[in-house]
Amino acid sequence: MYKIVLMRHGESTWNKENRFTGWTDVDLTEQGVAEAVAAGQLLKKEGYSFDIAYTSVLKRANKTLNGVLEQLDQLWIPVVHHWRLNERHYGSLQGLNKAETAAKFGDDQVLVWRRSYDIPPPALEEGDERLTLNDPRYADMKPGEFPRTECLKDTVARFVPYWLETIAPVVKSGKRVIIAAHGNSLRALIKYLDNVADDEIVGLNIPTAQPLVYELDADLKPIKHYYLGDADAIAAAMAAVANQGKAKA
Ligand SMILES: O=C(O)[C@@H](CO)OP(=O)(O)O
Repeated sequence: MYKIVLMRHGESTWNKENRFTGWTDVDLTEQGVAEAVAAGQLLKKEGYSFDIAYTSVLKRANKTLNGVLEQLDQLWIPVVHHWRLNERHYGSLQGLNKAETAAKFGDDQVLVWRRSYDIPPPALEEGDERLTLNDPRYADMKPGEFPRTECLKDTVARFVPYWLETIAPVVKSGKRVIIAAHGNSLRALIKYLDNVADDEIVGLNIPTAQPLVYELDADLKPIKHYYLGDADAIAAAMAAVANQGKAKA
């Protein structure tokens, strides 16, 4: 049996302002930093430690991971960054307030943009300053790989190959892995691991900085999964994430 830990970043400045974030590289809030520390303390209390960590190239996930590893006194372990773990690209919604967008286009349309499996938000236009093609962190991308927008299906298509080719063999080698990523990139991995139906993934919301343990069999098929934190607090945090896309929460 293998065990991996998945974790969404702590609260970011744009989570706090309720803005669509995607590939925008916003920082953690003070609360987000505190959430990372609390997650690290919880993992320590439960006896977790890791051999290697995987994270995105976005600072909210990177700093959350550091906050956790610091509590575990494991800042020294290898940390592998890859854009394939980035948040789902939110296209031209990036930067807009979610509740205001829902007031303008309706809660149902915003739910489609936020949670549908195969309908992407409107794409960024060529020349939009949010299309940060020359950012050095994306220098290894092949032409055409930089997304203009993504639905969850697109995020599955770019994250799952990385899981299969890079992370899964490391898990199978017996290394203890933590993945610090984002709400929708983790939904993409969970959809694949648990084989969640396209219409059921709409209801899955991931709370910030709550360690989610997956126990996997010899073929890396999930045996069970569970959050380490308080169940009521996690249920409330999941409901709060779901409500962020409503005109009136
Ligand atoms: O804005 C985003 O990038 C994501 C995660 O914060 O939001 P949502 O939960 O609306 O998909």
